[in-house]
Amino acid sequence: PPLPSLQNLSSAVCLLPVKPQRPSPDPLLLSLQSPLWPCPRRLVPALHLSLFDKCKLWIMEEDKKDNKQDMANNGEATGSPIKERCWNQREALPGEPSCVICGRYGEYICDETDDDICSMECKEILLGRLANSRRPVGVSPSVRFPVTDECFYVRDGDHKSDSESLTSDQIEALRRRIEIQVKGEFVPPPILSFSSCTLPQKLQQNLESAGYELPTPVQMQAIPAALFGKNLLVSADTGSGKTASFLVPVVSHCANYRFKHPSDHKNPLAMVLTPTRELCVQVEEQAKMLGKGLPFKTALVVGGDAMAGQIYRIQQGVELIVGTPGRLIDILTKHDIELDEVSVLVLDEVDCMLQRGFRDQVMQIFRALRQPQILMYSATIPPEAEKMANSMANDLIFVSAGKPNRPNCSVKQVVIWVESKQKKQKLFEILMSKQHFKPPVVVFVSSRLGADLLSEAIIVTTKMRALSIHGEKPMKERRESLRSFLMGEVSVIVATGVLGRGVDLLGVRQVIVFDMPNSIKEYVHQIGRASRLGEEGTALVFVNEENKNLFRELVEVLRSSGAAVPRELANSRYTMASFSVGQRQKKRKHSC
Ligand SMILES: Nc1ncnc2c1ncn2[C@@H]1O[C@H](COP(=O)(O)OP(=O)(O)OP(=O)(O)O)[C@@H](O)[C@H]1O
Repeated sequence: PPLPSLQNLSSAVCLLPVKPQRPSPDPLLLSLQSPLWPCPRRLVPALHLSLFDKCKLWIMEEDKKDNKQDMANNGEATGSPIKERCWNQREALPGEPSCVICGRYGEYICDETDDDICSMECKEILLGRLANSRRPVGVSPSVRFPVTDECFYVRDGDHKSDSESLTSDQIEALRRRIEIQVKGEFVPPPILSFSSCTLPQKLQQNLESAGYELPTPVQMQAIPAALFGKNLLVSADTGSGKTASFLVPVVSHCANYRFKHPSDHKNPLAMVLTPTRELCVQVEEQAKMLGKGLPFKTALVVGGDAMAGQIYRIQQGVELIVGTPGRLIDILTKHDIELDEVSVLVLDEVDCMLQRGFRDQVMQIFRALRQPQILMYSATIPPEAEKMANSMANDLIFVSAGKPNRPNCSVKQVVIWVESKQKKQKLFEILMSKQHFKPPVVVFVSSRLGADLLSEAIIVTTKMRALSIHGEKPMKERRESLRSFLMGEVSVIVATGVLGRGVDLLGVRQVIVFDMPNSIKEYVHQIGRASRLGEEGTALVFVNEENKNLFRELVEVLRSSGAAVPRELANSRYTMASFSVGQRQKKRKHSC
């Protein structure tokens, strides 16, 4: 692109369409692991690194310092210490030597190669490359900058939305780049930084302390839309940051409301409903973390914990209630809880919440509220859920990040054809294999009894510590099991669907689907536990003819993810039959 403004850039982050092909010795690249968004923002002064060639989107931060002042500060004074880090070096002025690695001012000469170099950091990179013979020394790596409309500038301290100045074509281009699709009217543009949406200062600081330096794609679009007061239906990959994309607007709304209406009587202002206790616990924890230091208190309302304590907490005054529908209805029917001020309702895992089983309870709660803003989220949103969601909210905006209803592409799916009788043996082989076992591991089964029996069998056979977790266990035990699993005291946890959805099992990179769940939707959620924020994970999936109902969809999902389809599955008459029916239907459609 025309480069004048590059002179003023102190940093850049890039969204890569793919992971770098090889592990990079360059620490700057280590943060760019995710295929969709960068991990915490890193200063990337080395704009010339050829590995960035494949960048899809660049977000660049304007240098806060004035260049001239920068020069003066750095001083050309002899005897000043050698610059350790590349970003401490200034830009090269016309005619000055430039660093062969990053293009900044080549203040030093590398004693081993005679090349101009800006800092110790670039020297190490240069020598590393030399050692690996990856690149001929002394030749500047090729530079391919993205075209102008792929660069977006983020100005710190500028509280106007960073994308406010973009034309509608640029907004569309930005959405395409971050793989966001929107449906609906008056959708605000995506944000490029949290600082651009005028959040309470404390919330901004809490995000920073949590390491949330840049919004993920779903957050880029959902946060401004929710702050704008829109009703939303959001679909985005498992592990893509959906929780914060509803909690940030919720915390911001509650805190702003309390700042404007300080009163002694603190009725709840927002509600988050989720299908499981584990997920409620996690959402409440994250809400507390984001609302720290703000007028923002939460109440956790789930079965298994004493109801009296939960009611007391609400009566003391809270801004947010996080709960499962069953317990919440229990409380609302037995006690007088003022809900008139609840103006935001979040349905997390909305497809599950609007399914039979939860739907009536959710609707009962919804009807008890006064037309709240409604925010609905899931990694899987089938058409029925979309239809219901539409009927619940006016002017609904649909936001979809990535490919809807598909497994997270960071999870490698390995489907193994195993007859039911051999499944246990196969599992033990995996758990005892140094090559294949990557603890901590979640093993998903379909029944509570199955979970207990299998965890005992694992202990006996492998001598490993294993636990089971399911809906029949007391809440205290479920909490304790999850804690010891997440703390690494136990390497295997055998779970039913209670851990299948939403739960952020940080550190888990391997999931074993021992019993296929009864829908591909649940499968997408279960294997999603193996990857958070684009980290790579593996799902080992046991399949046999008992799962024939899912063959067609499973094969579709595997093919679209580029995963291998076992011969037995590909050749099964259930797969073949369903595909040929599908094809016949298509043909008929065409001939009409
Ligand atoms: N902007 C961000 N920067 C860094 N980390 C983030 C950011 N947003 C979320 N995270 C972290 O990413 C992880 C996954 O987020 P989250 O649990 O919200 O995913 P999700 O989309 O709700 O997944 P699922 O569909 O499985 O529920 C969490 O550990 C969360 O703390």
